[in-house]
Formats: sequence, structure tokens, C-alpha cells
Amino acid sequence: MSCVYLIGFMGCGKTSWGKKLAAGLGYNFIDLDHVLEAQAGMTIAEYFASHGEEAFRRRESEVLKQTDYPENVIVSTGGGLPCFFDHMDWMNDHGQTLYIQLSPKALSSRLENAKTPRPVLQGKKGEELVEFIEHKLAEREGYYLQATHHVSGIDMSVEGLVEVVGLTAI
Ligand SMILES: Nc1ncnc2c1ncn2[C@@H]1O[C@H](COP(=O)(O)OP(=O)(O)O)[C@@H](O)[C@H]1O
Ligand SMILES: O=C(O)C1=C[C@@H](OP(=O)(O)O)[C@@H](O)[C@H](O)C1
Ligand SMILES: [Mg+2]
Repeated sequence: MSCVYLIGFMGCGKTSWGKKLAAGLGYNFIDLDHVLEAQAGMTIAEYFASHGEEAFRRRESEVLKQTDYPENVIVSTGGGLPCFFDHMDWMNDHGQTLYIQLSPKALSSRLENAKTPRPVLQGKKGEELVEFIEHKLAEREGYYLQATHHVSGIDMSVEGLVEVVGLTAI
């Protein structure tokens, strides 16, 4: 299938590697968080602050299912998306899913230095952040592991990802 969903914990690299993989294949690129932001006219952080997480989960579900996907597309999802509603089954029915796996320590150092705020983390830092990620990842990983492919988020390359998904550049 010519649609690949990138999934995994916040900070694993879905947005940045989705863009690179799409460019490498000559595919379209969609980041569902960016679609939600454009449709709602506000950032994810503003959406959480004004509507709360429950409303965000309903909205991201609508965005996943309503997006009019072009052919040949790489879709970067938000880190929580696979863990709500029927999303894992839905994505596996509509394309390939690729889980980018990273340890809580590596995730936390990336998230501490990231420019995009993640409201779920509530500004946590240091050891408190690592512990929070360990706990949250344990809750979420059962969903992520239902992905078609699993790759390590360390030493990634576009060539490696292209080989994993088995697609040819257009
Ligand atoms: N392979 C990598 N090595 C080091 N830093 C990375 C790597 N991939 C992504 N990052 C950085 O990690 C942060 C989170 O990346 P991002 O693509 O936004 O992740 P996600 O969309 O999964 O939350 C960004 O600051 C990005 O520059
Ligand atoms: O894991 C989560 O619950 C979230 C991850 C974020 O996306 P990234 O995984 O791209 O940071 C974004 O959808 C929102 O802040 C909630
Ligand atoms: Mg992202």
C-alpha cells in the first residue's frame, strides 16, 4: 500500500523523519497535528488549554479519518493517536504502520530540547520527565507494537526507512 503512518512516543522523530522519508520517496507528506492546527486555527498547546485533552482526542480522531489522503503519502501522527479509539486497526487497514522505538532517556533528552511544547508533559524536566515517560510508554507501547514495522530511532536513515517499508521512489 502506498500510505505509511509513522507512530511512536512524543519526540521519537515522527514529524522530522516523516518529512525526510516523503522527500526521499517523492511522496506527499501530512502531519496530522499540523492539519488539526490549521483546521482549528490554533496550536496544539492552545487547543489543549482551551478545550482539554478529551476534546483534542475526538478532534484528532476526526482529522485521522476525514483527511482526504492523496495517493503515495507519508502520514506522521501524534504520539497519543494510536492509543485511542480504533486507530491502530484503522491505520493498519488503510496502509502500513511504522513504529519508531526509543528509550525513555533518549526521548526525554530530545523533548527537553524540543521547540514544540507538548502539553501532555506539563513542563516536566530531568528525572521527573524520565519517570513520566517510562510510565506513559508502558501504557502506550502495547498499541505501538501492533505496527507493521518497528525501527530503532537511533541511527535512522532515509535509505533504511525506504528499505523497511519496501516502497520505490516515484
Ligand atoms: N535522529 C535524531 N537524532 C537527534 N535528534 C532528533 C532525531 N530525530 C528527531 N530529533 C529531534 O527530536 C525532536 C523531536 O522530533 P519530532 O520529529 O518533532 O518528533 P515527534 O513528531 O515524534 O514528536 C526534534 O527537536 C528533532 O529535531
Ligand atoms: O503523545 C501525545 O499525547 C501527543 C503528542 C503530540 O504529537 P508528537 O508525538 O508529534 O509530539 C501531539 O499530538 C499532542 O501534544 C499530544
Ligand atoms: Mg510530531
